[in-house]
Amino acid sequence: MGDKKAVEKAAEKAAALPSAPLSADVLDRLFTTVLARKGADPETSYTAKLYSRGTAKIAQKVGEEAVEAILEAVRGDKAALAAESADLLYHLLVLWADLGLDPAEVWSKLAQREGTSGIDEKKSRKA
Ligand SMILES: N=c1c2ncn([C@@H]3O[C@H](COP(=O)(O)OP(=O)(O)OP(=O)(O)O)[C@@H](O)[C@H]3O)c2ncn1[C@@H]1O[C@H](COP(=O)(O)O)[C@@H](O)[C@H]1O
Repeated sequence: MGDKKAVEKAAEKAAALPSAPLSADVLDRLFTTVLARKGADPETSYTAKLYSRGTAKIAQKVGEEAVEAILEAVRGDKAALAAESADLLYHLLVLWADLGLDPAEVWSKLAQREGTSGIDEKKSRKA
């Protein structure tokens, strides 16, 4: 299947999902939720439990979830990869919140890179 067809098929599938999360809106909502968990009770909030364990532990969880996602990708299990990717993104957002990094800074980096090939960007580093 050509790239264009694959992109069109993916867009059709995403549009058919119940809440059609075609944008990063869900990540922004999740970030608002995890920020609001600062100072919450670790007994009732998993996010608050993560904060109470400290930055190094949260970072370790991000690494573990990344490895789990990689393992599912190598196994070729797309459903499991989707679930592990969601775990990974959640833990990454908790890490950003813990460090006071605004997701807008990350979205901005991605926006700045739009239209620049990674190959060209790498060449410009050497120049
Ligand atoms: N998206 C998530 C989310 N994804 C994964 N997880 C939790 O992440 C944990 C991952 O499981 P693990 O076995 O790796 O974690 P663990 O048992 O703590 O492992 P150890 O490090 O202790 O060994 C599970 O408890 C999952 O429920 C999440 N917990 C919360 N959220 C979101 O955060 C919101 C706030 O959650 P609370 O803070 O719990 O209210 C929720 O409404 C969700 O929207």
